[in-house]
Amino acid sequence: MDLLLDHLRPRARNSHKGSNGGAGILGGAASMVGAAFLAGRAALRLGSGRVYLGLLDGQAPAIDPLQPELMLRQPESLLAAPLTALACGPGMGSGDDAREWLRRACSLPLPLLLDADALNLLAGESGLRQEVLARAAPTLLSPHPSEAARLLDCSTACVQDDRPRAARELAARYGAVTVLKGCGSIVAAPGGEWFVNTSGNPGLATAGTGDVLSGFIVALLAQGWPALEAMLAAVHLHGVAADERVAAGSGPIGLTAGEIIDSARAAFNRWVARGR
Ligand SMILES: NC(=O)C1=CN([C@@H]2O[C@H](COP(=O)(O)OP(=O)(O)OC[C@H]3O[C@@H](n4cnc5c(N)ncnc54)[C@H](O)[C@@H]3O)[C@@H](O)[C@H]2O)[C@@H](O)CC1
Ligand SMILES: Nc1ncnc2c1ncn2[C@@H]1O[C@H](COP(=O)(O)OP(=O)(O)O)[C@@H](O)[C@H]1O
Repeated sequence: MDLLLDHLRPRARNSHKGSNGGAGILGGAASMVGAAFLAGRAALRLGSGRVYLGLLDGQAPAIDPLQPELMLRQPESLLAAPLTALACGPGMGSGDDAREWLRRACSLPLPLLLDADALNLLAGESGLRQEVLARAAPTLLSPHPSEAARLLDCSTACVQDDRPRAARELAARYGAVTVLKGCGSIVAAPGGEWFVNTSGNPGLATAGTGDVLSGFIVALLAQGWPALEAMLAAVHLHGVAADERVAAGSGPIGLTAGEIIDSARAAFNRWVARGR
């Protein structure tokens, strides 16, 4: 937690939405628009001043009726929005269009989180890896063990056999702050430092919780947090939020991804109020 203290700053009294960053989420291909919605709702509730979704599904709705604050766009206009950080992958699919948008996203001079299908596309193309390595702005990766296995070209069992080794290898190979998700998430930096997260519970083993984590990470990046600190804070907060929901009786069985978003908002505001 000491690493995070400097960044837990209260809102300035004269703050406006433009002071609090613009988070972009690129994803939401057909039948997986919900993944992008979850990430967007999470980014908004963790304080990003504006949140834009670029949805690949041409039939996607024009609005999230439960969160009309989100700005839903075509991918092209997402990439032209005033973003201060971008997350790619939640529900993105692996078609040619997804690959092309990912390449365009990698070329932007913004902190960039790659999750879910963006990781699968990255695993399948060595050219993209070179583009990621050449980025000047920070890159972050958030694989679960199967996505990590695809990136490392090994089996999921091999990743799970030595999780710190796998996380550190990914961070070094891609020059990216990496979280290897799962029970006891490992956060690793390209320089070799690594951390084990102690919060969270099996209630999180349900669809969409990774999308929510992506939203938390990109929200902190958009507000100017450095990559490693944003990753550590978001991963810890995600687990704390789930622990608090379970303590309140909403799980672990049947906890849903969307439910942890408001708990995370409350916990984050508490951290800021306490200065930690
Ligand atoms: N509401 C939605 O639209 C949702 C869409 N989603 C999207 O669905 C697409 C496919 O993602 P998936 O992650 O389901 O598919 P994957 O095939 O990448 O991974 C699922 C498999 O990974 C393995 N795995 C995951 N976590 C593990 C752990 N901790 N330990 C061991 N093995 C583990 C399991 O075998 C699991 O069945 C992505 O684009 C994703 O964003 C999901 O995020 C779920 C919600
Ligand atoms: N048993 C567990 N204990 C703690 N955290 C867990 C557990 N199972 C899953 N999680 C967390 O839940 C999230 C699941 O993410 P992911 O596998 O990407 O799901 P999805 O793709 O459905 O959104 C990760 O943050 C992971 O660390």
